[in-house]
Amino acid sequence: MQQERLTSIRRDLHKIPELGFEEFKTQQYLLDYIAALPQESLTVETWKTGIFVRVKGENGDKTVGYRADIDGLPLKEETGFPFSSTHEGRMHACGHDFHMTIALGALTRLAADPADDDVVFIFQPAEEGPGGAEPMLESEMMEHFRPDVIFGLHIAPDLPVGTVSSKPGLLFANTSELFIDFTGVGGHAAFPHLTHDMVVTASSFVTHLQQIVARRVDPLDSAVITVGKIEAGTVQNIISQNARLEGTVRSLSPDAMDKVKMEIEKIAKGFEIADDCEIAIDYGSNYHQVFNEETHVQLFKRIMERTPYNFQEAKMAMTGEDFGYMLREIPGFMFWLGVDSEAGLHQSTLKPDEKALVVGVDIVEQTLREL
Ligand SMILES: CC(=O)N[C@@H](CCC[C@H](N)C(=O)O)C(=O)O
Repeated sequence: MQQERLTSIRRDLHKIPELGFEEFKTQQYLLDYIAALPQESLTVETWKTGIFVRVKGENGDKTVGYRADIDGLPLKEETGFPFSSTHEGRMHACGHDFHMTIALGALTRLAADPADDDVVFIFQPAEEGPGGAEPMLESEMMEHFRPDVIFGLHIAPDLPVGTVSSKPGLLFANTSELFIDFTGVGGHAAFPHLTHDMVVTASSFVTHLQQIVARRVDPLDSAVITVGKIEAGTVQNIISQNARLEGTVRSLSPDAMDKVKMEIEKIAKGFEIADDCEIAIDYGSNYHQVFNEETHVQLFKRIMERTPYNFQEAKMAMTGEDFGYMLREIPGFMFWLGVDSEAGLHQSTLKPDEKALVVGVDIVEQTLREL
């Protein structure tokens, strides 16, 4: 499929980013596109805002799966692209517009010329949260489309176009969302001694969180705690009785994740006593680590050797991916696809190079045919 056509699909999708389980326009776009393909070998079903597509193989005895995530992020785009997001405060800043376009490109080729094996494309909602992979996997619909082997990709801004990267074993971290609500006593800005100021408590709490990784987690293990959002107060001269922190915890081992959570709770107990307040902790969605199966990564490397593209050994990353749930049940792997962008993932100026679209389609098609 030609660069021009892929670019145009990517730009269409880039304009309409939607949050997890609200991907209605995106789903409709994908369905319309799929409906225009030759239908002889296709079976298409929806699941919530996601889609399953089977391409019947010529004579295969197994099903090979490819998963593309389809949601965007709550971020205001600042790329200056003429095809920027038309949805205020929403952006495809994690490359899911690329992931979907590459899936459509590979699907187009396979619909015209099916592989030996059956191939299933899974367009999965809500990767950024609250997590679509796990419920999709458990759905009744999955029973009709369940692949025997599965893979997925993620764009990599720090790799050049034409390079992919993966590794056997642990690729991405365990993750847990983190929501902390503080309730104290508000009041007049001039009489702080009569209040329990939750702006001060929450700010100090953020600083204490940093000590968990620095001083409580084994330095040979690894963890990250990031607070991405702080909310408190109503106006400049009222001491706030509420505050809320929103963040995420990442770890390379389940033990480190348990340790971090236990330490967060200990700190919260201390603050409740010291600052006379109530603290409620909610861990939101938790994602299972992405663990690549050795045999299939080796096979993928050999497939890559027969392409004009480069394979690089990857390092582990603290990114999270609910694709980890699929890999827990179905053998397979995930890889990074180079898109050469100065700005990184989750940045408002992310500009992946569209030349990577054809590369992605070539690699996904070939891997689907040969896995
Ligand atoms: C690839 C990627 O960027 N994934 C997200 C997954 C987010 C999981 C969840 N909402 C959390 O923040 O823990 C990531 O931020 O790594």
